[in-house]
Amino acid sequence: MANSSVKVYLDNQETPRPTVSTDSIKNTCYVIAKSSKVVDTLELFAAELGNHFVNTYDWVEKAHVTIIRHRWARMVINGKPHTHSFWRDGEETRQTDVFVKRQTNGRRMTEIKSAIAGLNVLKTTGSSFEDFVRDEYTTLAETKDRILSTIVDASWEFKIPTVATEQSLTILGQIPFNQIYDSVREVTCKTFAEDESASVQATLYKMAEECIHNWRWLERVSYALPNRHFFAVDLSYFRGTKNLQEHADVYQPLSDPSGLICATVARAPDTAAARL
Ligand SMILES: O=c1[nH]c(=O)c2[nH]c(=O)[nH]c2[nH]1
Repeated sequence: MANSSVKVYLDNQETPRPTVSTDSIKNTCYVIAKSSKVVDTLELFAAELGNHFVNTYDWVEKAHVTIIRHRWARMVINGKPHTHSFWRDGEETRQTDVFVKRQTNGRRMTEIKSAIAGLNVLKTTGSSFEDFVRDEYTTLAETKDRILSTIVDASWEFKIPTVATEQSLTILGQIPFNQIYDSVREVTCKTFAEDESASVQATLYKMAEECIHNWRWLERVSYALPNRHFFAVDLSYFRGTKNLQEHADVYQPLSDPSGLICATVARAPDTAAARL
């Protein structure tokens, strides 16, 4: 939470703007989680919390709520989904950062950025990397066929109009946040799997562009893709064993260093985003 005045901290005894303790903030999260109708949608629950804090404490100018969801998938036992047992099917998380800001004239501004973090993927073929700059600094060989692996961090930012405070949650309720999350994840995996990748950069652009194209609510989509290298081991020292290029069977995973390829694709100004 952000206050309008540093006096809150310097003069806590006399000021009419006391600190909201983190204890109250934590307890508020529990109480609102209990009554919330939207607790299954990270973005809406975060907006509900953020609006609560800005509504309740009139000296709070802005609330920033972060929610991270871990994966819990239902166990399949004897071929059937189990009624009450789950397992963590991957370290990937779904996240959201929601900023609720008090505006003048009883209006409210909401900024929402959602994300997938730590989605670990690998494909054994369908990836090349050629025609890059070759100069005195280059040691990397061109390749028509390689393993491609990365740990996807993807994020997407929503275009949300500033509205009257009392309309804020209703307006947000029109955005299909869960469907958009499912779709970004699906596009990311499908593009990764199906693209005949010319480079991480080229595949990244296809993913981001399709997400922007699919969802008019999205303003910007960003990816950060570390290049996890698996290089074929040169075994020629051992009786001339062939293990490079089309002969590769034995690969060495390289932990460090590796490139981190990042890009943000934004909607062109003249292509209509959401009109809520
Ligand atoms: O797709 C790639 N992009 C790069 O920029 C790069 N750099 C590198 O060493 N390998 C790769 N692969």
